[in-house]
Amino acid sequence: MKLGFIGTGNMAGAIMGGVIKSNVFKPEEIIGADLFAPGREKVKELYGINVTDSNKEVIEKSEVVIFSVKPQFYADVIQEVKDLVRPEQLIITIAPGKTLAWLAEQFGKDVKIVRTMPNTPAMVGEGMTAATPNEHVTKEELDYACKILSAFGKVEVVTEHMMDAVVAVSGSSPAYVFMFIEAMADAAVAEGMPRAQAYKFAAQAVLGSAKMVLETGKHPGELKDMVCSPAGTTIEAVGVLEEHGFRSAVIDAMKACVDVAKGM
Ligand SMILES: NC(=O)C1=CN([C@@H]2O[C@H](COP(=O)(O)OP(=O)(O)OC[C@H]3O[C@@H](n4cnc5c(N)ncnc54)[C@H](O)[C@@H]3O)[C@@H](O)[C@H]2O)C=CC1
Ligand SMILES: O=C(O)[C@@H]1CCC=N1
Repeated sequence: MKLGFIGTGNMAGAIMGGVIKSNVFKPEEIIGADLFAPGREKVKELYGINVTDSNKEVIEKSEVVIFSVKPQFYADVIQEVKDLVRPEQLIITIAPGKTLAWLAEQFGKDVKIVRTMPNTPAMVGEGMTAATPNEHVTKEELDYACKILSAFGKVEVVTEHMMDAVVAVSGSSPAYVFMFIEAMADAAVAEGMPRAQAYKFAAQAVLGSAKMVLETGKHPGELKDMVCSPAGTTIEAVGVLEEHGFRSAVIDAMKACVDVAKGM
């Protein structure tokens, strides 16, 4: 087995979907363990991967293992499997706040670890993942980890101190973007647009705007100015957003996110 998951919940499912869709791994090369039987059965049915109730079996059978349980379960899971982790095996972590130093202490031996922070757009091949290796990971192994991670979106290797910012700006941010899309759709529905059509218009506007930032290289403020006609509709909307503290709401929300990540 090439790729193993401990925990087969939302983020693991998104990664499975991404790596299978991009043909980096075949379903039969993937194994996932979960305590919760319906969770295992769901990914087996959706992706055709192998499943088990044994975390130890995943460690024994996989080359690369993604630890995809909630941060509060990391210590127990590491305690359970650490003796079986092999020197050549690559461990990928995806939990906020779980530093390489903390992980090293938990394993209590030399283990190759790449700490990452992915996000759920991995499910559609548009993930954004940050990765930071520990001192036991070679350049070739980091390249291999990045190849896996880039199967479901973009990857950047960052220094570890950036990881808390990454949680706020890409790990958690899909949730804020979904709220923004939902709110815009609500307003369009209030004007009489059918709900499904409203989601399509709002989501495509977000997708197109994101692409403009990535592809034009222009400052987001300049792109905003291009939309705002003098005495037009948009500048009125921008004024109301500022009045309601749109920017500071986003900044404060992300500070709260970082604070929680640091405490994990
Ligand atoms: N959901 C997201 O958007 C993102 C999540 N993450 C991180 O990914 C990790 C997983 O998060 P989610 O997938 O959202 O959570 P989830 O709750 O959907 O999945 C976790 C799974 O682990 C299973 N589990 C719990 N204890 C276990 C154990 N001892 N052994 C085996 N399986 C066990 C649960 O039954 C559950 O299916 C977390 O550390 C989270 O912070 C990172 C980036 C984004
Ligand atoms: O909400 C959480 O804690 C996880 C980490 C990033 C996204 N979801």
